[in-house]
Amino acid sequence: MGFVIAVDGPAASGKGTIASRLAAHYGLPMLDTGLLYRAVGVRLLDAGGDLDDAAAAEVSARGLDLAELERPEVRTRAAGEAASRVAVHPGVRAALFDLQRAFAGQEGGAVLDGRDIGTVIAPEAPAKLYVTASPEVRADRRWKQLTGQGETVSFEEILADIRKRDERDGGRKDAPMAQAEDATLLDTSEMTIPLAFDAALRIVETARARWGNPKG
Ligand SMILES: Nc1ncnc2c1ncn2[C@@H]1O[C@H](COP(=O)(O)OP(=O)(O)O)[C@@H](O)[C@H]1O
Ligand SMILES: Nc1ccn([C@@H]2O[C@H](COP(=O)(O)OP(=O)(O)O)[C@@H](O)[C@H]2O)c(=O)n1
Repeated sequence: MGFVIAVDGPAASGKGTIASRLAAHYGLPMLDTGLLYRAVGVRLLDAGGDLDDAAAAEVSARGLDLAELERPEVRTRAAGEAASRVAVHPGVRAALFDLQRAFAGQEGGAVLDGRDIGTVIAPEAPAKLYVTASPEVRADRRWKQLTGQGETVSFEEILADIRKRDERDGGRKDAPMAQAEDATLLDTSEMTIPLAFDAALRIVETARARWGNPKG
């Protein structure tokens, strides 16, 4: 495996921001795996399907066209909720596995962000970060992001969403959200974006030195 950076963590912790800055810094391709689950959820809702119907959700995942990741609908509050509901179905996760594995297996390396990158998709990744922040800080960031996109929603509603999503993502049987044993925890609650990126870069540089010199 090339130099793969796995960035996992709960909703609105800032993992996508860190992952895309790391990708730019190292010149690596990046995959936001949350968008895959979001697009599967949106597709299923568009087709009038039920998010709890495992078979229908798997059909939606198998028919996914990557162009659908570009749709603005996948970035909404409703899409985040739909994503976490379809993500509990093992058939959905299986349908999205090969694509994520292939992305991680690119010769030159890659950056992937999600919930199970360090544990399931790329357990052998040489650099792993688990990015977190308090539920209140995450809710504040998500609230600003969604209202900035024109959604009308209260801070309290977003905080409730975040808590429910943490519970569902961490509690599911298949590939629950979890910090890999060899991942470094990065709590960004009190960090600005540049500070969080600097801290992430230091962690990744340490991992890269070890990767480049395994016996050293
Ligand atoms: N350290 C930070 N301080 C303040 N805002 C942040 C920080 N990190 C990310 N954000 C903002 O919070 C929102 C969610 O960040 P994002 O990286 O998309 O989170 P995730 O990928 O974990 O859901 C975005 O609007 C982003 O600009
Ligand atoms: N690797 C991944 C990525 C996302 N997901 C699911 O997809 C949902 C949306 O992921 P996301 O990363 O876009 O969510 P945010 O952190 O941006 O809110 C999560 O709540 C998870 O349920 C997953 O199960 N596995």
